Amino acid sequence: MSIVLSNVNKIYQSGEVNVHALKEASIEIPNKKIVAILGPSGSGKSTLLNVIGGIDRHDSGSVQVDDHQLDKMKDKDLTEYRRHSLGFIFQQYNLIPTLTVEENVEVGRQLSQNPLDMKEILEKVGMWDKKDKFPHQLSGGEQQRVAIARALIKNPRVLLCDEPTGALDEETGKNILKLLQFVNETYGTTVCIITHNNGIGEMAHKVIRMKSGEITEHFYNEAPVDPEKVNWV
Ligand SMILES: Nc1ncnc2c1ncn2[C@@H]1O[C@H](COP(=O)(O)OP(=O)(O)OP(=O)(O)O)[C@@H](O)[C@H]1O
Repeated sequence: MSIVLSNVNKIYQSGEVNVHALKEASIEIPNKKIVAILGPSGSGKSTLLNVIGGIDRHDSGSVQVDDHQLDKMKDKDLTEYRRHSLGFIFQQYNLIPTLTVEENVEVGRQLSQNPLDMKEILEKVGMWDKKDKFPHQLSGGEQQRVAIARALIKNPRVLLCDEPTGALDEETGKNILKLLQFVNETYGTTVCIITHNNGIGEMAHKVIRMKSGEITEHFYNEAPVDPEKVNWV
């Protein structure tokens, strides 16, 4: 699934002040690639992800997803798009504390018309042995693996990841990046990672840099490195 933004603007009204969170943003998220969106705090990364993810509506410009234009979609169609085409991963894993690993992933499975197999997914993320544990019995890295499994079991075309390693130490964070790379290679899922960590750009196929709501740079990486070799910052 390729996503193309053309001259996208998003303005938040915050009291008397208008915050221009996206300014004429034009960019392509290529199909089946890993894309890193980098930029300082407040540069508009989450806004970009929310617009792509159909969570927030932009004010002008167009967002084309394959043959569909998001700005022309009705709310119901946008919900379908979010539910069936996308998987979301956040810094805070957002697992349900009273459900086991398997039950948390089942929540994702229930949302999909075309889910993948529970055992296959839990094995792929290395959590099959812990399927009956509760979130509080797991490390941060393990909880993020469960969150990835929950997103992945829906068989999404795109994984949208907002600071997926933000709460993890370097070693655990790199293992999560490896898992995201494995998902991209195994399922052909487009993976979009937004992060403050510039090093993560080194493993991506494409890097997008943002500043003050603008896309200031974008380029393809000729030789993406193994996540283990990323310069962690
Ligand atoms: N719902 C909102 N209402 C008002 N202003 C908002 C809202 N969401 C974001 N903003 C503002 O829009 C700008 C871009 O925010 P955004 O969260 O997209 O940046 P970011 O690059 O993701 O930052 P961070 O890395 O800190 O998460 C900021 O100035 C922010 O304060």
